[in-house]
Amino acid sequence: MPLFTLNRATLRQGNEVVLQSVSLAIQADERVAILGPSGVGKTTLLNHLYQQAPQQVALCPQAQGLVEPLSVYHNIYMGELNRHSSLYNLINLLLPLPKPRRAIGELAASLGLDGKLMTPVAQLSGGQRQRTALGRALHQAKPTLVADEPVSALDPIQAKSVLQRALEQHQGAVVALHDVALARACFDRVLGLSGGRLLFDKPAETLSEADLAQLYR
Ligand SMILES: Nc1ncnc2c1ncn2[C@@H]1O[C@H](COP(=O)(O)OP(=O)(O)OP(=O)(O)O)[C@@H](O)[C@H]1O
Repeated sequence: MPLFTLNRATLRQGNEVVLQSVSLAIQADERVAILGPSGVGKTTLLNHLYQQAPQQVALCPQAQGLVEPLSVYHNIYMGELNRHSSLYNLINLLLPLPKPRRAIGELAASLGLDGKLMTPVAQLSGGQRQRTALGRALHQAKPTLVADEPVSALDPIQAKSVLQRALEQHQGAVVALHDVALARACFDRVLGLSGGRLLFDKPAETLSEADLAQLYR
């Protein structure tokens, strides 16, 4: 059974129809990229997918929702808040315990955030903030990642390695991207959104220049 299913669905933001007649099925082990021009509805679709299986999905939203005065460590730790008692969380947020500190330190290092673990998010660059938000999602240790432009502020080399790091940890993923090369390199399947519709849904290896011209015209 697919993890996510839409059957001629209409997706709205308030009263505005954003996407119409969207039909698709995504299996739990698929890596799916969503491409399309700004404002077309990628976030709207991702949020709809997340709502279908919130228990299985680690969501990395475009509006990162990081807590500015708190450190990288504390923001990533928030990914495991619901696995512990309030008391444990409080103690650990005040005085990081060795076990989570080690685990989060390793995760942060794998995302290239070495040396920033105890830096407040307010003092990070855009790319470091994105990696912190992705770290918080990875720290949830869920089977599926749903991420909204998670590496758009990184340079191309770093974007690819951080995205691959995130994909390796998950059984499946659905990720909105603006970088077509990343979609081709890291994903099995690509959904193209254009003009309020799902324009194409095809294997990444078959994505053609004609598809892209139609998508971004
Ligand atoms: N909270 C909201 N209230 C009303 N309309 C919204 C809201 N969020 C988004 N929209 C509208 O819904 C449409 C789709 O937005 P969405 O954020 O899904 O696009 P997107 O493809 O993710 O864009 P981008 O690539 O710029 O992030 C846009 O026209 C946008 O103006």
